[in-house]
Amino acid sequence: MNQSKEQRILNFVLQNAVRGDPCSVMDTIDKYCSQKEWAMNVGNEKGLILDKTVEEANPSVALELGTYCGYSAVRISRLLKAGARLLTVEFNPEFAAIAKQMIEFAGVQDKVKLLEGPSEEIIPQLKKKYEVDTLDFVFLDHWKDRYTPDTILLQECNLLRKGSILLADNIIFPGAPDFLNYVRKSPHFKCTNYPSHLEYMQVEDAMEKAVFLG
Ligand SMILES: O=C(NCCCCCn1ccc2cnccc21)c1cc(-c2ccc(F)cc2)cc(O)c1O
Ligand SMILES: [Mg+2]
Repeated sequence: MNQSKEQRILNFVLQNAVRGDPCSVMDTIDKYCSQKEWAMNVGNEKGLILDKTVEEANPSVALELGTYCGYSAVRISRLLKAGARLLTVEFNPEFAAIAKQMIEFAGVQDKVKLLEGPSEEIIPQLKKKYEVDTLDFVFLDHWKDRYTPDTILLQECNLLRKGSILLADNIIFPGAPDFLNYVRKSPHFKCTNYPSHLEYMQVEDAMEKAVFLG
């Protein structure tokens, strides 16, 4: 059975990155995906916007929707303070298995909990099953047509508090037009746009930050 691209990315990391060094894992993934095979990791350019937003939020509890190979889970969790945690949701079991190994190799497994399943099932379980009170930071990087319904679901489940920071990837490419409309029109969010480029490409993309106002 020939390997998947995601397995090739993981193998390249296992053979070339430094175990226990998150930056080395991120750099190695970026190297592979810019030189050998494109993949939908947030990448280093948008990754710097992600870093700044995580540092601004300084979250005790963070949620990521769309784990993929674990690149942004490693990126986010390396910045978390002692005792803080990242819950990351992945729908695809193959991707989840890759991400689990990536997260462990990077040495951030104690800060990260990988949840397998669709966001619309997992979000309503966060309070009771995963002992979440409210979320300080949410990174949206899953199905682009789920950004809006899941933002609404987070509010309905009382998972946001005044100052919770949402950051959404791919606002331009592949695009999340209904999400942009929703948060920019809503009186409950203060939005900021961060122009950037699609990972590993010279194609325009952007991230949108939406701070919940309560
Ligand atoms: O589609 C993207 N990501 C989502 C992947 C699927 C998520 C599935 N999933 C995961 C958790 C989860 C929970 N609940 C429900 C579903 C869930 C994506 C695509 C591109 C892209 C693709 C082609 C191209 F030509 C240019 C750009 C670039 C990106 O940065 C992306 O993020
Ligand atoms: Mg993305």
